[in-house]
Amino acid sequence: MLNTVYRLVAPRRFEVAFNDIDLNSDKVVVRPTHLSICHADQRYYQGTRPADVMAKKLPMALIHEAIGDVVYDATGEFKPGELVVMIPNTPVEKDDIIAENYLRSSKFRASGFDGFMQDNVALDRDRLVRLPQDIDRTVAAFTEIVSVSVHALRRFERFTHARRNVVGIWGDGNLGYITAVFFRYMHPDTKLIIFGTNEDKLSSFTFADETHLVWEIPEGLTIDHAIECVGGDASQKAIDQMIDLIQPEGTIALLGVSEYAVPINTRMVLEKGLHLYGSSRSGRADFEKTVELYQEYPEILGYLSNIVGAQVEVSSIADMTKAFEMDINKMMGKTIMIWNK
Ligand SMILES: NC(=O)C1=CN([C@@H]2O[C@H](COP(=O)(O)OP(=O)(O)OC[C@H]3O[C@@H](n4cnc5c(N)ncnc54)[C@H](OP(=O)(O)O)[C@@H]3O)[C@@H](O)[C@H]2O)C=CC1
Ligand SMILES: O=C(CO)[C@H](O)[C@H](O)COP(=O)(O)O
Ligand SMILES: [Zn+2]
Repeated sequence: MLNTVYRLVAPRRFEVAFNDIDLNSDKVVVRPTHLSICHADQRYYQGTRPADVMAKKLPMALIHEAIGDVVYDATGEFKPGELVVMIPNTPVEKDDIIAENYLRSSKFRASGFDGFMQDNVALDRDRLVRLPQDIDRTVAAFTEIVSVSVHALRRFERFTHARRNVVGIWGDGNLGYITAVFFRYMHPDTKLIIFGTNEDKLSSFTFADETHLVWEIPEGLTIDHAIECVGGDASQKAIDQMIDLIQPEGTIALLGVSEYAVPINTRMVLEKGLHLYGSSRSGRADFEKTVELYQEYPEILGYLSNIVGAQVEVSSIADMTKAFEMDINKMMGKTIMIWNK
């Protein structure tokens, strides 16, 4: 089956390419319907990654957050028309200790190989998780970033000590918001404080106990554990502040991606006996848990709908460019491409 792929070939330039999908293989063919743009896509689209990385990765189809309808499964396990979320992480080995998203051998769509900007996507069957057929597709489109938060919170359960009276989340953007929503449901009794840089954005965290601008922290405020959802050049300031406000023996989860190494106040990490852990991407178990939580707490979908941003109908390369440009200029929210391909 001839398939069309829309690859980024240079910053801000998409081009059409073709590949062949073998219908006799064990793969399931999915037609994407709703795609959502991540910061990582923007770093490639705008060419803000180092030149050697760009040269190594491009040309490549972007987007690792997407849902779609099954169009073909030779085995009949998936029926045509079933709604699924596609898992971008693609492991090639199993390990008893190391999760699939941390195996150095795993490939990740729109980072190591083609993402979901295609007319059809052929995936291994374990890379699909069924979604409720009637789910709001504009929300379900960004299930992947939601599963990243769920993954991080599962690690939080593993790595934090039992005193979880006060937890701080740094970052008033999309990842901070999603992580905070799920944290609220998973830890209803913990005091949840959001630290950000914009009052308008902070006002959307209605379910948090407190929100603070990072330059207006009340005297004496402390936290037991911290989660960083900032990334980029601001990471250093955020991590510094976390180290200042955290109680000894607390944990700091690092989720924000930075292009360059971030200096960290290791003297205070040592003196306070802190635990810093990274949390990146997600695997099948996290997607399954996310869909389970959507069903257990349907109100979560309502909270997530607050960050649905621009919805762009896409049927041409010009529309793709329009969606990415609109995404750059947004204040907050996920830009959704409605994939009319
Ligand atoms: N670990 C993983 O697997 C994943 C990581 N990410 C990464 O997470 C990061 C955040 O993503 P996303 O939420 O989409 O991005 P956003 O830009 O929406 O969010 C970051 C937010 O942090 C705010 N901010 C800036 N400085 C500080 C500070 N010192 N303290 C607290 N908040 C601050 C920003 O404000 P302002 O805009 O005003 O600067 C912005 O609102 C990115 O680096 C992204 O690549 C994303 C998905 C998955
Ligand atoms: O967004 C992400 C997961 O949802 C990660 O930040 C992304 O996978 C990082 O990829 P890259 O190394 O290509 O920047
Ligand atoms: Zn992402």
